[in-house]
Amino acid sequence: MQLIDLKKTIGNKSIIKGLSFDIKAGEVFGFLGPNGAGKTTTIRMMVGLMNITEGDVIIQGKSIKNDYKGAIRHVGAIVENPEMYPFMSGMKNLQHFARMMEGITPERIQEVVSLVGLDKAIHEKAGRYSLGMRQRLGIAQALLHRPSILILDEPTNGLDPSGIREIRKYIRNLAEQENVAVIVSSHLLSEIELMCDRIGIIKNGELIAIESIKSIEVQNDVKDVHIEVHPLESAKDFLEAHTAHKVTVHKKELVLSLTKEQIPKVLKELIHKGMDVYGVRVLQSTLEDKFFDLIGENTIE
Ligand SMILES: Nc1ncnc2c1ncn2[C@@H]1O[C@H](COP(=O)(O)OP(=O)(O)OP(=O)(O)O)[C@@H](O)[C@H]1O
Repeated sequence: MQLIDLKKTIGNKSIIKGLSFDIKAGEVFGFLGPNGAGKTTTIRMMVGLMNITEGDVIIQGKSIKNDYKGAIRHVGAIVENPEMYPFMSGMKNLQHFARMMEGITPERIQEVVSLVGLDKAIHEKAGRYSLGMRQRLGIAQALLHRPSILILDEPTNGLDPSGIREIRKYIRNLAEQENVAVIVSSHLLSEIELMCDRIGIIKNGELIAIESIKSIEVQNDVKDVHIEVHPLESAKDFLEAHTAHKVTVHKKELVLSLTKEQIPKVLKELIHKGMDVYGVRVLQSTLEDKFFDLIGENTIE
């Protein structure tokens, strides 16, 4: 799937300002941004629920604008809450949806049930399912026609931590087993970081970064190091004059961003210069910090 300079204007308000990125088979792509950033609008355009103002979405070589049918048959999506009949069992719900499509065999239904881990509960009424189970039934339904792309808008919304863990497990499974490209949107990094291979961060209708989780982890190797040293100001002046590190003072401690390898070097320099080092604290820099840095806010809710 490819987004090419996708834009949406409503009235005279530019909501999506030209998004371009690719999503590959077998990867889980996180579409992350604060509320109102434009995730749902983008997803609605991606699945043809909303007209595209400018640009295009290409799915398996087909344009959603010019060949809607050809493009959309490769897509499975849950954009709004999946529609379920609470008085029917999970299985009956799936059979019902399967009848509306062509060529879905009972074997395929069984296969999607196993893919989302609902084998045991599939003959119970859907109305008795937990929210997480309902989400998984929705995913099973979206997978029936073997889409190559699965789009899930806020799949972790409202789930408790164990529900999030389960969804994560099944989403990763199906990316790997079915080689599906999965797009999950979220406004909370912590809820999707463990299930995604890459994360695209959107703010005010613009893509401000695409990070592979590995590269975020590598950058995370730089940590804030707090050093309690005497005399403080001379230590700061000395480090600024003799090293390339930016040094600040916080609560009577020096604060530097250092990699693990740099920590003993800096300490040796200070001790060699005759400074007294009383303590060193290393603060973990989290993915969350990175996200805040990128979107330029301290709070995203
Ligand atoms: N029909 C509309 N008319 C005018 N503005 C709209 C319309 N639909 C959405 N918007 C605006 O577009 C922006 C993006 O909304 P969108 O729902 O896509 O954001 P989102 O990232 O999905 O946020 P959320 O997580 O809250 O759903 C918001 O500022 C919203 O107010």
